Amino acid sequence: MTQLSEVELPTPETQTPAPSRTENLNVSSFTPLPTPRELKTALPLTPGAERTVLAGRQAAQAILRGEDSRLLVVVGPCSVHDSGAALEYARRLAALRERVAGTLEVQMRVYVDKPRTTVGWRGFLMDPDMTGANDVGRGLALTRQLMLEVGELGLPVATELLDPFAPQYLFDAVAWACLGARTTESQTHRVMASAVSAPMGFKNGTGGGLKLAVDAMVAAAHPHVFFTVDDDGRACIVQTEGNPNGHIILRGGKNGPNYAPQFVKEAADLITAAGRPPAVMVDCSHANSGSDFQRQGLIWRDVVQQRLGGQHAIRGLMLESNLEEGKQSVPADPNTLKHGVSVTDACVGWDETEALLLEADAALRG
Ligand SMILES: O=C[C@H](O)[C@H](O)COP(=O)(O)O
Ligand SMILES: C=C(OP(=O)(O)O)C(=O)O
Repeated sequence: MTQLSEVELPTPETQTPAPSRTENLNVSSFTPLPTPRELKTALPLTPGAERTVLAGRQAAQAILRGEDSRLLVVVGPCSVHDSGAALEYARRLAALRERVAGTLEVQMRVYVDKPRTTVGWRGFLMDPDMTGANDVGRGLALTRQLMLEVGELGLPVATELLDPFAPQYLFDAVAWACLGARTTESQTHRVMASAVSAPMGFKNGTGGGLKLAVDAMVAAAHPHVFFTVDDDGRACIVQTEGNPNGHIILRGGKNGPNYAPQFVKEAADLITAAGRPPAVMVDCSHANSGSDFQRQGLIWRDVVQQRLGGQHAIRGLMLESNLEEGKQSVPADPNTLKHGVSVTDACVGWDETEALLLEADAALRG
């Protein structure tokens, strides 16, 4: 595996915009990035990571289409902020994945690009040093390296699609992706999703709106054109063919949780009416747990029971989990961060994660 220290990428030169009376009035600087090709040449997709991506996508697709009766489990930190801790977590999860592979297809949340309700740390991709320096070039390289290393462990990478050009740098290493609650209704994101090679989840909106997630899935399944950059960083128009492997994620909303049987049925009916296979994942965190990590286990167990009770539209579960439970604030000095504790939403710890996956495996086997 190439180490980041060996990677030679062009040093960006920050430019101040030329004076103008009509443009860049609110812009202080432009900093060029390496092109997607430069990053992928420095950190190529390794054969092991490629095998993991292909197998992970194939397994997720088969589950979503109902051809594989296992559950797709997307589990891991709310956000990555330390690639060492993320890899430690990935090694544990890769071993656990093997133990539960008869009933669960386990993929790891490698979430590096965080949507914020207002403002806050934007994630490892945008600000890898957590200093406000926003060294996005370094964030891209460190993220790509982490995704390759997770893939090398045989553990498929799952992530959120947020900043429009990030996929060109990273998504060859991604097995599953999603649009989050704050972007599912965005046309920009829906048309980007139509280009993604991996299966994609679409979350209901923060207000709880389910129809907008079904609309997003339908929109993303169609061909579109949109502005982007190619591998050489040239502005271009891409013509897409549509992503047929979409599903819905129930994450709760402003009126409370939506993992109960009537909401799952409502989602399955809406998807069927839209002419798509009724594939639903339940997110045990966010508005389903009321952001209380201690409730995630209750929701996990409830959803496993619904599936055992015959609700076959349930194809997956999402769990926010880290090495240690709870959360911490982003400190002024990143050296004082506690190891393995979330800096965004509170997560269940490793012991509970392992117990929940083993318990679901035993129940689904039974
Ligand atoms: O998943 C993480 C958060 O819920 C999401 O990024 C929003 O976070 P915020 O409300 O703290 O900004
Ligand atoms: C931001 C996330 O979730 P949501 O979009 O549901 O808030 C997430 O899963 O990290």
